[in-house]
Amino acid sequence: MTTSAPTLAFIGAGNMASSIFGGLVSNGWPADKIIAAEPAREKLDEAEQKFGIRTTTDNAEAISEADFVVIAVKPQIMQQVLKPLAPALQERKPVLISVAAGISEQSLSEWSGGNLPIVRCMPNTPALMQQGASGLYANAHVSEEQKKLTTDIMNAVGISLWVEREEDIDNVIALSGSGPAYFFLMMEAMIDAGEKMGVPRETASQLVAQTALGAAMMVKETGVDAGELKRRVMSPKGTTEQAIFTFEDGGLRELVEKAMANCHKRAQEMTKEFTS
Ligand SMILES: NC(=O)C1=CN([C@@H]2O[C@H](COP(=O)(O)OP(=O)(O)OC[C@H]3O[C@@H](n4cnc5c(N)ncnc54)[C@H](OP(=O)(O)O)[C@@H]3O)[C@@H](O)[C@H]2O)C=CC1
Ligand SMILES: O=C(O)[C@@H]1CCC=N1
Repeated sequence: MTTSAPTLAFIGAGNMASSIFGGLVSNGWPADKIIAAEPAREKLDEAEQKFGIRTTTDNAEAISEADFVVIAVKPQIMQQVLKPLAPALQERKPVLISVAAGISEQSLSEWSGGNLPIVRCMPNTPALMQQGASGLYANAHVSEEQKKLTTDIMNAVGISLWVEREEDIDNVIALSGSGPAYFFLMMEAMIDAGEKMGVPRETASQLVAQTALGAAMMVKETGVDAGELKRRVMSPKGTTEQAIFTFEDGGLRELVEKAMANCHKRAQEMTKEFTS
């Protein structure tokens, strides 16, 4: 990214925000074009030291020079954080990118004073390693140029896909926003089981992480269906099929479907809960 990169302000410098700005800086986004704001000075000091970005405890100050404002606070406090920032947002008119689950474009628009270009973005934490996956939804005030720049920002930390319907953001949450946690759970369970078998935890962790990475790369790079790749590991009457039969008999598929449906349902409940 050149020095003509737009200025990005992050409101909230927690897990998700730091994954994005950390990933951007690691990928060459100029650190002086990123400013993060939040009340906790310690977190800001850490962000400054780790990534060299600018910081402030004053949210409105961060907005005063931003072309894009990424708002990354918990959904529960979005309204109380956003409403006092409406004057600064209306004066500057940046693109407001919300990464919050369960906060509708309508609420974001109302709380920020109306008529702003707003993008709902559903990223995930692997953005920190530039391996994130984001779903993006734009309201009618976002120009094509602003959409392109938003794509540039999110593509700097992984892949991004635009959706036409806002409700699809809830599907993206169930798939990829929350998705890293599903894989972390699986990896944690495998590491625990390996340790119980007597493998040192660090060794089990390295083997599992590399296996997950390799499997993901095969799905991504070969274009071969995941089911077929699975079949290729399952030698007839061999070892793998014993493990796969155990997962299938235990109802893993139904469990995954139920888990994702409950994740999606919670996103919809939150949208109702947090609408003023
Ligand atoms: N974590 C994830 O994997 C993903 C999260 N998201 C979304 O990202 C958002 C943030 O989640 P996450 O990063 O996990 O949560 P965190 O709690 O880690 O981050 C939120 C940050 O906001 C700060 N904050 C609190 N009050 C204010 C304020 N008044 N002004 C500015 N900042 C403030 C918090 O500080 P303090 O801790 O001091 O209160 C905290 O650092 C959520 O809306 C979530 O839905 C989306 C996709 C994935
Ligand atoms: O759990 C959550 O609500 C957030 C949104 C997606 C991932 N983490």
